[in-house]
Amino acid sequence: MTNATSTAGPVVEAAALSYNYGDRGEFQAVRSLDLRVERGELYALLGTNGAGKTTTLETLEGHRTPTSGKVSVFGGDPRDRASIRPRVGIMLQDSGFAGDLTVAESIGLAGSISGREDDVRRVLGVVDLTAKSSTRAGMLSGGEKRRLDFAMAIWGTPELVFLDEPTTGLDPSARDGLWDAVAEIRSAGSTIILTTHYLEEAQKYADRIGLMNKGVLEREGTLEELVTGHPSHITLVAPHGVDLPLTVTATENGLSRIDTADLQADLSTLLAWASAGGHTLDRLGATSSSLDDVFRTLDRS
Ligand SMILES: Nc1ncnc2c1ncn2[C@@H]1O[C@H](COP(=O)(O)OP(=O)(O)OP(=O)(O)O)[C@@H](O)[C@H]1O
Repeated sequence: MTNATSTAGPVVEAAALSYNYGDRGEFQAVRSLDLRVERGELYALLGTNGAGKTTTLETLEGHRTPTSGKVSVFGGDPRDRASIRPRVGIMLQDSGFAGDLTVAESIGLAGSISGREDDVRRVLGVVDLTAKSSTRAGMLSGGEKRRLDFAMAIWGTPELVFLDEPTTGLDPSARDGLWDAVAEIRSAGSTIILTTHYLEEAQKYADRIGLMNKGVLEREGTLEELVTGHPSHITLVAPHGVDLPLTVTATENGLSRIDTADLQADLSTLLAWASAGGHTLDRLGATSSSLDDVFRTLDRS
């Protein structure tokens, strides 16, 4: 292990990373994964259940030793906790705090262990837990515990923050609050690597997205790169007794879906047809291709 960590080059790099579980390493949870995350990026790792996202994150965090392949954080070994800890904030999938400490004590303790400077009141305010500062952490609701976990991860605005399903269990306004806090640390230069099952969040906030399936990083790129080649959709309740000018791909619960490679042209055709014939297009909707479409092409068999 080396103490040397650098400020140049990618913040996180994995090369041919594999991780096996089991007494004899019989289950390969992560398979030859290559990953590179640059300074200031927000990288979202998405995927099917059991795809290996948490295992990957825990290996990048230095909590697991790769079965094979290489992982580096700031150019050094992430298991070298002493040099990495002051620069990295981690929000695990399961809460790791002592339930008998108060919220304020928990944040203060995690902060002092991190070696970074910050202020308990400030961080409590960021995660909207000021009113709970004297409550024992074990008494918090599920969503409040996630916010406490998040508070510990962002304490002192680390250069690199790992967030494992940060918004799971949060109500919509708490989710917005968390993303505001992420935007704030990003504007201070932090690099973020997260996992989520909320595709719309990755779509909205991530610079790059990786899609994992069965241990393999199957696709990777910007949203634009990932959705290229996937159809957009027009949905409507087709008027009775007339043929639409476009081919319906599928109908579900009375709502017809038309897949199209040229949304603007096909929508114009449909609207011109409806206008000329005096047809009403109930529940008309148009959506560009989304991550959802890409996700559904993953082989889950
Ligand atoms: N401690 C363990 N021992 C054995 N197998 C494990 C262990 N932890 C995870 N696994 C298995 O490794 C695979 C990957 O798990 P992991 O938690 O990394 O997936 P994930 O993509 O984060 O899943 P999810 O989206 O469901 O949280 C799963 O099949 C899981 O059952």
